[in-house]
Amino acid sequence: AWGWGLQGGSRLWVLEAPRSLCAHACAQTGAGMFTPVSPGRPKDYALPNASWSRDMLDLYDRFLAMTKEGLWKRIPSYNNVLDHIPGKALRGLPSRKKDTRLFLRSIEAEGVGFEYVMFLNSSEKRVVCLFQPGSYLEGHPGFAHGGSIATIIDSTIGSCAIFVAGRVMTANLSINYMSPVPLGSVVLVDSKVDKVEGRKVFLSCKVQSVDGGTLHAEATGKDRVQVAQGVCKRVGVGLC
Ligand SMILES: CCCCCCCCCCCCCC(=O)SCCNC(=O)CCNC(=O)[C@H](O)C(C)(C)COP(=O)(O)OP(=O)(O)OC[C@H]1O[C@@H](n2cnc3c(N)ncnc32)[C@H](O)[C@@H]1OP(=O)(O)O
Repeated sequence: AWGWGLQGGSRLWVLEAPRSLCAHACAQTGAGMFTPVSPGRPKDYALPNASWSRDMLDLYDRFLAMTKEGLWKRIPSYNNVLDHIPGKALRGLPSRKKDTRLFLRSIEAEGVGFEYVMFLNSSEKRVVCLFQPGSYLEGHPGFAHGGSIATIIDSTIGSCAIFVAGRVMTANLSINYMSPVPLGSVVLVDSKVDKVEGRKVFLSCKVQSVDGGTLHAEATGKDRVQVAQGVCKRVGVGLC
């Protein structure tokens, strides 16, 4: 079920999953689950892989269908923050070190760490993250560690703040945990910017089960826009 194919001119693409799952993804997205392996192109981890559950694939298809209407955009996800920032905006940022990785993408094996994909709705100042916690994120037996939930919340609201206000740092994150998240389940991490006051960005976030029946956590965040040379530096980020 595994194979290599040549697509799009000389680009060599790697089929990332059993053909059946890939057929599913190809049918839905056209882009399918191919990860471009041409040299220098980072791997986009925010694409379906063999570890994604039925719920995760169905939710992904639902949001991907909404991107066709133009309001939502899928945010690609690389294993280093700097790969999200187009060349011209990298000026003034620390140069990339070879051995660093984005914390959420620090486990290369599929399905055991943070399996997630984020979608941005600019007009609603909202980022929704589909998250499937893997077995290496365990806290209490069978449930995701509270720190992994804090991480996915922090990254979702951080991404939301970045798209709305530019480069930010999290100044304050307050989380109420209402119901533990079972490992392997799928939750929706739904964040939005509530207000911006000067360099302060105020956000809120809910972590809910796919059917909306369970509220797992609620959070508020305050991010701080980093000011570069006296001007908020907007960091353009690739979207697709
Ligand atoms: C988008 C696609 C890309 C995707 C990339 C992959 C995803 C990755 C996403 C990344 C996500 C990863 C995210 C991460 O992991 S970020 C990493 C975790 N965060 C940090 O390490 C931040 C550390 N703190 C700082 O750097 C500074 O303290 C900051 C920059 C936050 C503020 O220092 P600054 O010198 O700038 O400001 P100030 O001290 O003059 O204060 C100014 C105002 O702010 C108010 N204030 C300050 N602190 C707090 C507080 N704690 N609660 C409430 N209020 C606070 C303060 O009262 C004052 O208010 P006012 O008097 O003006 O009214």
